[in-house]
Amino acid sequence: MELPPLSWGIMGAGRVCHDFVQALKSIPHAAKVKTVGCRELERSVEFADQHGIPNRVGSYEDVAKDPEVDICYIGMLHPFHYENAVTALQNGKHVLVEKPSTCSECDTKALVRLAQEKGLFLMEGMWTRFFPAVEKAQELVKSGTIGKVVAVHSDFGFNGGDVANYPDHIFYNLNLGGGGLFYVAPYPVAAAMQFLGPAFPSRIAAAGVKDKLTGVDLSGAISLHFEGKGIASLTYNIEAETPEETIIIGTEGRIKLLSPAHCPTAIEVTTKAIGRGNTTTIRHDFPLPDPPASVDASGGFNYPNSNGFQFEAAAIHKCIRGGRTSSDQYTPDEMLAVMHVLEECRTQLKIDSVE
Ligand SMILES: NC(=O)C1=CN([C@@H]2O[C@H](COP(=O)(O)OP(=O)(O)OC[C@H]3O[C@@H](n4cnc5c(N)ncnc54)[C@H](OP(=O)(O)O)[C@@H]3O)[C@@H](O)[C@H]2O)C=CC1
Ligand SMILES: O=C1OC[C@@H](O)[C@H](O)[C@H]1O
Repeated sequence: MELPPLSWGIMGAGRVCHDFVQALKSIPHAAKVKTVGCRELERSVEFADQHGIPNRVGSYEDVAKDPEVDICYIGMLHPFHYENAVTALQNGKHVLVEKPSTCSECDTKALVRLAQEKGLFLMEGMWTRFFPAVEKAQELVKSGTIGKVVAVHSDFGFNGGDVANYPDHIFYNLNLGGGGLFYVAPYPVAAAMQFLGPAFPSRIAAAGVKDKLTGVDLSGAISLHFEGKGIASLTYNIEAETPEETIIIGTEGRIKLLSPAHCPTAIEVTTKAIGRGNTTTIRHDFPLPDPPASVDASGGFNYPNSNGFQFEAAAIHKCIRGGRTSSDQYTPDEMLAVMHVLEECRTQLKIDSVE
């Protein structure tokens, strides 16, 4: 039986909101965008006209109050995620909040609690989990193809200077959530959690390089220990393009999520026979579907592989129409554990102060 599509309300008219709306155009059976609202009505109107969105409003709150909206996409900068996700939930809307879920463990906990009280769906936008390549990796790990997982290596880094004027861009603005920890590190941390969690790591150690002028963290290395399970070695930065791979290492082999590992379309599965170096590697490809012509006509995408947002949105449609308030592919417990790690790293790196 065909389940009716979800009506989305988009909070924000920035780059990721544009990409998300573009990706929804591939799944009209599961999603339609009803409303967009940002801080200035004029820009909401421009965004709505660009994407053919019927309702346009002049504030985030008015998106939450629109009776035609089922679910709000919280797509503005992360320091504003918490208050707007609360407004959406208080107005009876399901919520998909972009990464990082909030800027503190306490706020993420409060969000999870509120969604549970209200019986509403809540998820952080960890879209990586819904890529077919990652689903395949998860399935192979579950079926024991690489034995027992003992370690995860994951990194993500890009040269922020390619797109951002130093020091004026948001990347370098502490008050607006700048720095690599919140922009980039959620992905490697969530990768570790997927294959070694969901329990909180028993040890967390972070080292990083802070920018002297702005105080934001330019790079970081995070080591995690998961009691009785294994270790994760994670790196991130906003100054250089890294290989951006995630490697899940097991006693009988390993799986590599190929670059860009936060939104991958291919994996390599290496299995071993007896003896060191005696391995076989097979590659599996999961190309992204082509977007409809209307997507090119309305500006394409800003970020790599953004058409993959459709996988996340299609999964949310199934969850909500199936009466669920969370997804097994990225649970509230994992969202909390990721924020726990980010907050501990933030403390260790002393990110609140400009030295
Ligand atoms: N999942 C993914 O692949 C991606 C996720 N993200 C996440 O999405 C969020 C937005 O990123 P992105 O779209 O790239 O950002 P942009 O710089 O393109 O847009 C900024 C967004 O933040 C809003 N905003 C609210 N208050 C302020 C303020 N005081 N100053 C500036 N902007 C403000 C803007 O709102 P308005 O429109 O109302 O002006 C706009 O929606 C971040 O939390 C980021 O981590 C980003 C990129 C990709
Ligand atoms: O989540 C993200 O944040 C930073 C972006 O540059 C990246 O492409 C995106 O997916």
